[in-house]
Amino acid sequence: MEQSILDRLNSYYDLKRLNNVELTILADDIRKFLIDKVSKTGGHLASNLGVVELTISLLKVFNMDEDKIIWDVGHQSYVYKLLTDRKDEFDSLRQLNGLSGFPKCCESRYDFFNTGHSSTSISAALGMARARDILKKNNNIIAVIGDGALTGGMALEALNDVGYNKTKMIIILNDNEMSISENVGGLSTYLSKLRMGNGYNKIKTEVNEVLNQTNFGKGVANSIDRFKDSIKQLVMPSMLFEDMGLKYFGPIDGHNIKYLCDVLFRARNVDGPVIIHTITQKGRGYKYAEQNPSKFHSIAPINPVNGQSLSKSSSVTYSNEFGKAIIESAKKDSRVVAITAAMPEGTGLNKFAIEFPKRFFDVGIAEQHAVTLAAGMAKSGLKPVFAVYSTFLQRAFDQVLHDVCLQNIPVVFAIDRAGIVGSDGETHQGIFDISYLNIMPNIKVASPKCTSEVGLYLNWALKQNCPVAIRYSRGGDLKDIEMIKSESISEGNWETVKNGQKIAVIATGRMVQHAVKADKIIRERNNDISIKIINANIIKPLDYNAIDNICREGYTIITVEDNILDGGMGREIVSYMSQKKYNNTIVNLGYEDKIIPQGDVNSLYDIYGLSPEKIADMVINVNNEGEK
Ligand SMILES: Cc1ncc(C[n+]2csc(CCOP(=O)(O)OP(=O)(O)O)c2C)c(N)n1
Ligand SMILES: CC(=O)[C@@H](O)[C@H](O)COP(=O)(O)O
Ligand SMILES: [Mg+2]
Repeated sequence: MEQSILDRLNSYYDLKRLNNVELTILADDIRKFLIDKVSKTGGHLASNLGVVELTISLLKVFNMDEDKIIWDVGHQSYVYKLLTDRKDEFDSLRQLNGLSGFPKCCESRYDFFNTGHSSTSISAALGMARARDILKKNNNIIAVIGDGALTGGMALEALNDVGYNKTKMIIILNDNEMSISENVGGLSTYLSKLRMGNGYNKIKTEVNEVLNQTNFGKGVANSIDRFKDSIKQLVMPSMLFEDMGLKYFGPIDGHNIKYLCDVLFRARNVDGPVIIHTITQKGRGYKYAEQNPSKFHSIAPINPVNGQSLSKSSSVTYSNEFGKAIIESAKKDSRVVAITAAMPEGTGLNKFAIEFPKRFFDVGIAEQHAVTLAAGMAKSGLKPVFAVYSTFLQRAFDQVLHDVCLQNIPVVFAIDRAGIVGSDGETHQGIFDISYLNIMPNIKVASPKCTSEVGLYLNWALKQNCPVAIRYSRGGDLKDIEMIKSESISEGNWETVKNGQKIAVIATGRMVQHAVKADKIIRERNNDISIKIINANIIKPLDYNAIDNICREGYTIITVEDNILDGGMGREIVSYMSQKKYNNTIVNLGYEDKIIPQGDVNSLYDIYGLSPEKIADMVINVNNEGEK
């Protein structure tokens, strides 16, 4: 069988030798490759299908041995990885020890900055451009940022800087009119207006092409270019980017390799900051992703023939339960409002958005703003719930501290994806929130042990007169154990899930399920150890009476949390025990001060000692030690 052009590319340099026709065929090959591979591994399919021609053009025009491309978020870097010598690693995409789904400097010399969280590319690229100038180098620095990522405050802060200081760099604004869901905000409306000016630019490119065929024509084309700014001012709604000090090229058809290469060549010669506004289609070339780009933003393995998910995981997830619970709360109390920072689907708020459109606020990728917005709302009588992934709330550390906790304002944080999340890897693991919230005044932190308790916790949180964080895991419950839903929660009332002797396991959130399963495993191993299992339903403040009782009764304690150990629940308990001079043996299970990589969640739990099997091993070891 004849090899495709993609098969024939042995290194990144081979692409340079292809002509425009071959590059267009290559784009088709790449789409087939992506659909084939990502349907097996899962991953960010739609965004990558949209940047195929853009990535090819960038690699054709720029020299990756000197120039640098910074991909914002980095979820759209698969094509780049494929064309920069990582084709053979795609079977391991997002798996343990496999190819990362995001740029990783340790993975390739062609990756220049690690990303995962949004809106960092312009700042990082600007830093590199300034270093280049000070160190008297001469390379090109390019940031590629999506229309969604441009809604993030950092991106706007960086634009403000780059335009004013006129640093030479190129920003590609990849506008597909989508964040994960539909893009929102005034800036996105502005981009739509620019898109509507597309006719003007298309005509202009075509006129230029004709004029450039003769010497006389070239002169005329140059004059037209000189008047470009004034013509644009007349035709365009307003030139926000140019007024900020950046040269604006666009809107450009982001699927036309020839146009893209032309404009990239021109941008390379501009001595100052340039923004190239490309229009692309998210999901391009795969019918199901084109029809539903949100659904194909980040997928579990699918059948590529019909686009259906192959995942067998249950639809009863913490996120969905939260989504149902907040609708119920909102029905009962008209002051309840919901906020998301561009994650309505992932956080389970999409149905709320339909049912209560006036009480739903998608602020774009703007976690900091979301927190302070919530503070303002709560100050004026509303009951705001900000649903946010644990890892993204890190962005708003100071807003949580300064604008909410110090002022003791009753904002509810529904912290989704708390604990390890799996294949997104180190940038997305939600393993810091207990620690960073533990140090903040006034806030209460709680964690439902199973999906059916989410509503109970939300109701409780909405009744508190202080900030409250409810943290819960990605996905749902363990399959082969039964959890009995608590009827109530209150401060200082840890739940005894199971009575036992000698060893008390204090677990929080989904780790309670791991403890229950560990107990089952211990019994299956014919062991006569019977552990006591405590559900630390509220982690901040701790239930000090419960700890006193456990210590006085002489238990050895094992704490289990899906969080780093430093600053976590276990270390807080150790600190309390030391104050009270209890000398019971205590073992803390959680994550050491190490980076937790990508991989499937169960393998990661096992590696880091939090799987039910590893908890069972620990219990048996601790018991054996105690009997020596
Ligand atoms: C700080 C932060 N908040 C939220 C996210 C989740 N997130 C990842 S990609 C994305 C949408 C990005 O949209 P855009 O930049 O337009 O890229 P596209 O997917 O359209 O290619 C969001 C909200 C994130 N990665 N980082
Ligand atoms: C790149 C990014 O930040 C998101 O797309 C994230 O990968 C979504 O994660 P979930 O699949 O857990 O919603
Ligand atoms: Mg987009």
